[in-house]
Amino acid sequence: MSDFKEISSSQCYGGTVKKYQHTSHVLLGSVMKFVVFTPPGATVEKPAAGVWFLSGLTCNEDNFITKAGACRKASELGIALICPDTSPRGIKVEGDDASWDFGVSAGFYVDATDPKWAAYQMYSYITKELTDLIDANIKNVDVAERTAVMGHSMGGHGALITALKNPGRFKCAAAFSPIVTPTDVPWGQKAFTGYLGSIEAGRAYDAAELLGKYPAEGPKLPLKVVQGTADSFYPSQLQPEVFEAKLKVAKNENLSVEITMAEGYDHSYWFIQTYIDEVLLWINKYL
Ligand SMILES: N[C@@H](CCC(=O)N[C@@H](CSC=O)C(=O)NCC(=O)O)C(=O)O
Repeated sequence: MSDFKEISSSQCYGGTVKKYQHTSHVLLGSVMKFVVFTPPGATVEKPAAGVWFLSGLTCNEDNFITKAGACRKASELGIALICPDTSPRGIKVEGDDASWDFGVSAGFYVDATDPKWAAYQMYSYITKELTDLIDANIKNVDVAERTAVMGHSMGGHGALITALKNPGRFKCAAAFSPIVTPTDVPWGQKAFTGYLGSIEAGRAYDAAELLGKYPAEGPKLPLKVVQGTADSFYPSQLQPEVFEAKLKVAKNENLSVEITMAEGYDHSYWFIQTYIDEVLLWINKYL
């Protein structure tokens, strides 16, 4: 029996920000929290489009909703924002807090195959378990038809791979400073070696690699990337130019990417706060 429950609710721009908690089966008993902003006017008969935001390293379900200033534009556009956590919680794996870029709050949106990290099934958690939970319990939010995915950094990687691995599932995907070539950069190499046993195994979760695997027969998937030029992780971990080059090589007319280089912006939520309206307006065109 599900222990899904609402644990807080606050009004915001005429809508509501609610936090929920449940025990996850796929994350082996982790006690997970997530936040949903529902815009005014969303009903069971007329649910709001559900837009996911996958957060980055060191984050939980709160970072985006409290720091990005997204609710005002989401309220105007009638968009629901779904903010999951970034790793299993409430369970202990030895060494899971040894570093900030692996383990707790660094689940990397993969399904771990190393038995030690068996609870780290964040790809299945987001794409199946949490989607089904929201579909069944939060009926004024649409996660089946009018849905899109966005994210930041590790979560930008999560957003891109989730959309590229599930053609037709999302109307579009947007990413702030995403890790687009994880098999070629230190954050991804560390995560894939730990969770999957090798960097090679990570190719199945590498957005730049997945561009070449997207079906030629469609459906169309518009992508947007926004990258700050003063980001301390650019270009050592974040390589939008490589992503753009790989898209050209893929020659798939169903894929397109719009890359915005944000002059002088860093990796922080100040950057996200500055560009969130532009990104939500872009997403809304496809919903
Ligand atoms: N170790 C530092 C930096 C951590 C950091 O910048 N985290 C980003 C995501 S990085 C890629 O996934 C972030 O979103 N942090 C949360 C925030 O609210 O800014 C540190 O611990 O600060």
